[in-house]
Amino acid sequence: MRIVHLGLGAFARAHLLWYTQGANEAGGAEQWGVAAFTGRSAAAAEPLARQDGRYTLLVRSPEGDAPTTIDALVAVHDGADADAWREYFRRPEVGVVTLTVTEAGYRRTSDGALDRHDPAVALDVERLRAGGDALTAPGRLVDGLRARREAGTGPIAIVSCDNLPDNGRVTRRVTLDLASAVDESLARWIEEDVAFVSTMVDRITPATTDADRAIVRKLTGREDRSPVVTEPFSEWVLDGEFPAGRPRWEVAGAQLVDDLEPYERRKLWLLNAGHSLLAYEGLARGLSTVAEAFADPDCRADLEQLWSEAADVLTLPVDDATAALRARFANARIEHRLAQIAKDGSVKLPVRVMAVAQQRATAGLPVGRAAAGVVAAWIQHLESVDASTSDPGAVDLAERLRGQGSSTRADLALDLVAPRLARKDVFARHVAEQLAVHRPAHPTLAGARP
Ligand SMILES: NC(=O)c1ccc[n+]([C@@H]2O[C@H](COP(=O)([O-])OP(=O)(O)OC[C@H]3O[C@@H](n4cnc5c(N)ncnc54)[C@H](O)[C@@H]3O)[C@@H](O)[C@H]2O)c1
Ligand SMILES: O=P(O)(O)OC[C@@H](O)[C@@H](O)[C@H](O)[C@H](O)CO
Repeated sequence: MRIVHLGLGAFARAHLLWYTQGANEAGGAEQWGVAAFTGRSAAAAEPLARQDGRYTLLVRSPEGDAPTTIDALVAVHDGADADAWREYFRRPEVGVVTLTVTEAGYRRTSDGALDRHDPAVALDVERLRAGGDALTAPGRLVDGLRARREAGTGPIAIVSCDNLPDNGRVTRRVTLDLASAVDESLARWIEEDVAFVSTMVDRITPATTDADRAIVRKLTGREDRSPVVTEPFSEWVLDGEFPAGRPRWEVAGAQLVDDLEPYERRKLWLLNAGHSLLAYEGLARGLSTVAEAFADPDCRADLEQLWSEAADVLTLPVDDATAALRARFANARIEHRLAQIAKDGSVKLPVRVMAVAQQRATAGLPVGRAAAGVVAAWIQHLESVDASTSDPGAVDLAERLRGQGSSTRADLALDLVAPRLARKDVFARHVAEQLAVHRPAHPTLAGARP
């Protein structure tokens, strides 16, 4: 066991574990096992632990399903098991810590610092100062790294696999901010001895359904309570140092690069921005999945326009990527729920959509109308759901939107997702125009304002 993972969701099992298994299969004596901890609840750990971590990965193409057994997951823990967490960090053979804790899991403010006003963060500072257990992902990293430093077992690499630009730098910043609040000397050790690796991750992996479990039973003849369904496409691009070694993920197709930014921009600005557009515009039309929204002519036209706005400011070629995305989004056998993608828009839109608008403004291009359409659709979505569960970062915004007209709603929303956007006034006008024009067709949005 040489990798510790935090956030045992579907994606880590379709991506990190799949690449690690591929490296192990080609690696001879060099084997890397993963010990994974759930992010928030024990629920995901229990069924997997009962299967000794072994599960079926079902690769779903338009033509059919191909099952593979993944056995690189060698230990599964409830995330609350802080003793086990610290114990792994103390081991010299553990060289890599990976994370999939969602964008919101990094607990940062819009300028990238750790959000010290977040009650869970404040509690972590108190608990860690008193030697207690941490609640948040940054808190757990600080706790684990403190155990490693005290054990004297040397440098280690932290690898974020969440959809955030320069996610290694993001992870480093929140970890150091929290460590400094707990113990300055620990923060200095982290600065010196801990490597933070940035990665671009890509593989569309929806939440597993009961129907998927039944298909796995039929295909394999085995009862698997934790299978994962994913698409055939997969990409992983990494940039950073691994002072205590790493699996040879490149033999399974990963790329090690010196400049990650062009890759992550292309992926976030085409795929993830496209997903967010389809989620908000598709849900407003009463649609449920990415494939359904992609088949809707209006959503499709807006998506193509969004891609064209992004392409103007991307440096890598986009034609192959958009061609692949058209096929990936059209794969109706992958039932990727729009409601899942729509969550936490306040944290996702800045990096997926607003970053493109900013880049266009910087390049002297008109800020995007399709991007403004996504923001308008997000505002209307927020007005139709319970923000406390679907987008905790936007609860305050959702309250302030009530009773306001289009221009004020546009301004309020942009204050949250793009406070420093160049030519924000022009963008806000586009958002307000679309809020005024588009009335959501779906009945659950009947209460939304014109
Ligand atoms: N599913 C995909 O297609 C996909 C593709 C690329 C990247 N990702 C990245 O992986 C993340 C997880 O996706 P998933 O499909 O595994 O989702 P999931 O719902 O299956 O799992 C989410 C995981 O994150 C943990 N988590 C959630 N909120 C947290 C928080 N505030 N603090 C700590 N842990 C938290 C959960 O406990 C769980 O382990 C995404 O948010 C994204 O950043 C997902
Ligand atoms: O997983 P999230 O919540 O960050 O975003 C939802 C999707 O856009 C995302 O999961 C994509 O499917 C994924 O990034 C594809 O690689």
